Amino acid sequence: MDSQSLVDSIYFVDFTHPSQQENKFIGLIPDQRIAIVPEFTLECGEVLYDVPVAFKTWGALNKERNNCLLLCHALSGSADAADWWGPMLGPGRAFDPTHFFIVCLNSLGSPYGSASPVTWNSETKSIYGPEFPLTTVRDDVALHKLVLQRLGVEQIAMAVGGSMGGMLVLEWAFDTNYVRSIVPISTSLRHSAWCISWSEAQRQSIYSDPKFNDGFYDMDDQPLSGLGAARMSALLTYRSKCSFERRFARKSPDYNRHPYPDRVPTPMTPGDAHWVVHNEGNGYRRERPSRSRDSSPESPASGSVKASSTPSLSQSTGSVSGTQSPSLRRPANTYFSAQSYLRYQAKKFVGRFDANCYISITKKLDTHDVSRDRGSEDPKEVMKHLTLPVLVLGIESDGLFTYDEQVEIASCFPNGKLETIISAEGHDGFLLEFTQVNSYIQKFEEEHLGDIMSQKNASAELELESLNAQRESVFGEMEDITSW
Ligand SMILES: CC(=O)SCCNC(=O)CCNC(=O)[C@H](O)C(C)(C)COP(=O)(O)OP(=O)(O)OC[C@H]1O[C@@H](n2cnc3c(N)ncnc32)[C@H](O)[C@@H]1OP(=O)(O)O
Ligand SMILES: N[C@@H](CCO)C(=O)O
Repeated sequence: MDSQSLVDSIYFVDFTHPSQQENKFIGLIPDQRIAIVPEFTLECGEVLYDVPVAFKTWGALNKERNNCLLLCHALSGSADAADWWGPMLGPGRAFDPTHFFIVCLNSLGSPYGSASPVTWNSETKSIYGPEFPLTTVRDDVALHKLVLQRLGVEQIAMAVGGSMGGMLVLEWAFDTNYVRSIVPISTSLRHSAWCISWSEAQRQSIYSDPKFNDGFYDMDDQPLSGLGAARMSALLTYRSKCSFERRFARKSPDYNRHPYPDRVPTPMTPGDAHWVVHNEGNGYRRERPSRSRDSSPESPASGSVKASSTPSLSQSTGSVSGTQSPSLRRPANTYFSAQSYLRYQAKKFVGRFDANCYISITKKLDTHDVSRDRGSEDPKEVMKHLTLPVLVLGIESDGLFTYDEQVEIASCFPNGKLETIISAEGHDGFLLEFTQVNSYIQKFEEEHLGDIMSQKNASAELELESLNAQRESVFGEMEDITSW
């Protein structure tokens, strides 16, 4: 099928489409549409059929069909940009639907609607699971372009995205006739050894969960411990030491909201008590295994300590007390606010993400390299003809996609400019420092997209009213950090 016929054959459905029949995450993203691309060949050579691509739009195309503002999401994001960049979306803001036709498309491998391990494979009559093929950032861009063309977009005025979204934005820049300007944020020209290593460590957490079963896990009994551990270490790379110190230091958590272990056996012996402290936080332990040396008339004969509703644990310090050993009466605290935060974040994440999808997307990130198969390993060489206006935003406290990498990105584009987001939060600063990101992008629009900014589509204001309505975020909101 030629390219135009393929574009013409794309049709639109909603979340009830058969591709989503086993996807329990699809309901998390409200009001999105799904484009079905009849056929798509991935870089790895695999041909996918009836490929779902989830997307959302705000505003309308102008008559020149050149006012598309493309938003590209990060690793665990979705097409619902209002959920993660909401404060920048609306009239008078950087992503203004009265000027732009704003589109956000979900990446392959994500659980939020586009083809992924949790979507249906009509050939095998089951979800893809671990048999979902490797997809790349370039696959996302090529597939998303088909959908944009089907939507009538003749030119992307500006493509904006952070982290993985920034990788898509950089790849879009190579489509010189289709893309007018880009804003890559906290991203890289190629996934660094550092980032690849973090991805590897996170995947190993998932692989080592016994429930993972090489990816053929029961969707109703998933490898949550492994996925949760992966998110914990990822989250640490998204923030900074300074942010954690300022927020948590050595504080204890609020026990009413985050009680010390929810399944605590009543310690019977010093050994039991030590075991409790040792295993606290271990997602697998339910009962104490049998240990013959602890079997005595005073301790449980089988060695198995059952959960109790009245644990002998200090609710104010999270430490064990009230056992036979005097040395355990005033032990040091072993339960900190920073831990409860990580555990809470892990729990929240496993409720909204899938382990195979996590592996799929992190492998996609690992493939990212703008120089791959472009005739030179030097990005400056392969990018020297990309003369479009480029605004790069970087965060000095970002330990994952470092500020130096942002300097390098800007230097590779003949018309690249670098601005700094001031934030102590680290990498996630691009999702948290709305005011700064908003104002840099607005300035860039005024400088480079004056023709579009001078047009106004008044009807888009009506559509936007719903955006201002109260809504619950899937991903959570940055909250008042002083309350912890
Ligand atoms: C798309 C992109 O390009 S990125 C995509 C956008 N990202 C996504 O879409 C998903 C990624 N999202 C995120 O990474 C995050 O949601 C961010 C960065 C946007 C914000 O992070 P959040 O987790 O919402 O904020 P924060 O770190 O402040 O955590 C707040 C939560 O931790 C809880 N918490 C805070 N301290 C503690 C503690 N000591 N113990 C337990 N829980 C705690 C709060 O109660 C709050 O809970 P809630 O989410 O149920 O309200
Ligand atoms: N916190 C973001 C950052 C990834 O770059 C996410 O989870 O998508």
